[in-house]
This record gives sequence, C-alpha cells and structure tokens, in this order.
Amino acid sequence: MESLFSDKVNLNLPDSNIIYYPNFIDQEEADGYFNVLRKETPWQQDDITVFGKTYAQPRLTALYGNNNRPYSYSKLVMTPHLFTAKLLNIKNKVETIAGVEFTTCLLNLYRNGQDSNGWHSDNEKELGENPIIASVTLGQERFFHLKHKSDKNLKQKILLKHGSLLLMKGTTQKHWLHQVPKTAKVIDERINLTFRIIA
Ligand SMILES: O=C(O)CCC(=O)C(=O)O
Ligand SMILES: [Fe+2]
Repeated sequence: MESLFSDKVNLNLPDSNIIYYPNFIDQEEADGYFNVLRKETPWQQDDITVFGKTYAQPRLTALYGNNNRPYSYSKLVMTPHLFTAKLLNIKNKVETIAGVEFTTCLLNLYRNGQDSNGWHSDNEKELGENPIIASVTLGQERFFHLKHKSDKNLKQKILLKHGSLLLMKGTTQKHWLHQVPKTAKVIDERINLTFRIIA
C-alpha cells in the first residue's frame, strides 16, 4: 500500500550516496530507546586533539562493539563495551535496511544546543574504502550539515528527526564533510547512534 508520508528520501547529492528514512522507528518505540539509552549508557567526555590543541569534546560518547577492536579519531582511542540487548535490537533493524552487518556503534549524547560535532568525514583507516555509516537519531531533532570538500557551492542541511535513520555510503566520506552545529535555541537532549564496520 502507498504511504501518505515518504519513507525513504534519496538526497541525490553528487559524489555521494545518502538516504534518509524519516520514519525508521515509530515514535513510541523511539521514546523507549531514548529513555533506556540515556539512563544505562556509560557516557564519557573525552579530550580530543585537533591541529595540536586539546579540547574537551562538546558532547558525551560511548563505544560499543562485537569485537575488541579499538576505534581512534582525533588522537583519541576508544575501546568498545559489549553490545546490550537494546542496542542489538536497533542494530538488527538497521542491518535489515542497510543490508550489511555492523561491528561497532558510536553513541553521541548532545546535552543541549551548545553540544555539537564539528566538520569531519568518517574516513578513518580502520573503516576501509567507501565505508557505510548508519546514523540513528533519538530525542531532540538537530540539523545535520553536509558540504562538498572541493566544490564550495555544494552544501545541504537536513533536519534529523526522532526515530530517523540516515545512511551514508559509497564515496560520501571521500568527497563530503558533515557536522551537527551548535544552536542558540534552548533545546532538549539528542542521542545519536552511528553504526560502522571496523574490519
Ligand atoms: O550526531 C550526528 O548526527 C552525527 C554524528 C557523527 O557524525 C559521528 O559520530 O561521526
Ligand atoms: Fe560523522
């Protein structure tokens, strides 16, 4: 049956393959996941070093995995916790759509509008060539910005809503940067889960 609302939006940006599923998890189920993950995750705040300067990361994070492979970025090495049953539920659901098996999930907690994630690509060596990244949003919706690395005219903003999934694959990380900017608005907490494959 045809749905009144679109369940799958291809961003159609050059040099990339990015698909947005606004209604990936229904509201009530997504509320449940948010509450459990907010409470039960061992959130940590790490320092990162960028261009020789050290900062406290402007968000809290936690790393989960089904192997012991550490994940490193910005000179920070994270060792994974073992997946919980709740995270495995979400992981299975994501894998049904993505068509791959993920090894690792990085959780981000944006506590308010001052928490953010600066311009970057998920292009660490351990993710391999053309990595697939599946990003789930729970809680407060936040803008996700994309900009092309060489063509300065190419940029896009997308509002990531509660219960949504954003899939980035193909050459997306090679050619595009993304960020979750700060906002001056008074807003609620957002949890983001990014599933990755670390070989
Ligand atoms: O919070 C988001 O939507 C993006 C997170 C992200 O880009 C990352 O963890 O690499
Ligand atoms: Fe990212």
